[in-house]
Amino acid sequence: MSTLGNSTNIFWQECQVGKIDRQKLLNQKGCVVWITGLSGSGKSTLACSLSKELHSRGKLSYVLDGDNLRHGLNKDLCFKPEDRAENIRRTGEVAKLFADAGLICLASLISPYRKDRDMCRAMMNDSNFIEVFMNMPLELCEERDPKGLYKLARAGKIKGFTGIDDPYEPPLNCEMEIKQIDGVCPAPIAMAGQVVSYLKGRGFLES
Ligand SMILES: Nc1ncnc2c1ncn2[C@@H]1O[C@H](COP(=O)(O)OS(=O)(=O)O)[C@@H](OP(=O)(O)O)[C@H]1O
Ligand SMILES: Nc1ncnc2c1ncn2[C@@H]1O[C@H](COP(=O)(O)OP(=O)(O)O)[C@@H](O)[C@H]1O
Repeated sequence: MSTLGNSTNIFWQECQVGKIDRQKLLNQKGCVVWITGLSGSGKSTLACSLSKELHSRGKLSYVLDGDNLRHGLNKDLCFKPEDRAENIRRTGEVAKLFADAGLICLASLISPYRKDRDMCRAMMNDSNFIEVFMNMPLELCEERDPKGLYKLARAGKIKGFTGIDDPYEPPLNCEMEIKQIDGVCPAPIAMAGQVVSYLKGRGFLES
């Protein structure tokens, strides 16, 4: 994919200190952990728990949460498909910068459309993009409904709500899937533990 946009006569500026140098400093490898799933599936819970686990191991991470980004960077966007696509594109670009800075970037967004997630993956080195699917049943998410949004969507007071009257397209080839075991959702610390083990196994927790 071309990285050229609408600007002309622009040149890439290299610096003497690069990603490898920053990674050495931090003793870790920059990457993006992209957490996708329905509203209420536990994306933010996993991101926060994972950030805490990494912090306790001396690893630098940063959470980009969909809800939070919509208070600033993405405050001009709503939930129509083209706005969701732009939301994911911008967040992907920011996540890519954080990974280039050497951080373990934890992006937690519904990111319901496969093509938008795949576009993010294509933006960066494929091996630095770890897609984690919160594979929780809609019934569980709806039962949790911490913000009361499913109730409003069922009552027709919110239109285009993911899982109700807007689609969620599950990943076909993600790196990790977090799901219930015997009908029980793993505790936040256990979910985070699964991702930490994965990152460790892939060598991201050393430079
Ligand atoms: N129509 C509709 N559909 C889905 N979600 C909605 C909608 N309207 C508001 N919300 C709230 O917005 C949060 C999702 O924002 P995201 O930026 O992650 O969404 S997306 O990736 O652009 O689809 C989402 O937060 P989470 O519950 O944390 O997922 C909701 O609280
Ligand atoms: N592993 C879990 N075990 C029990 N409750 C959870 C777990 N993960 C999330 N929850 C609860 O489910 C609700 C939705 O979680 P949240 O992280 O806000 O989801 P999302 O970010 O996907 O909308 C919250 O009330 C949270 O405390």
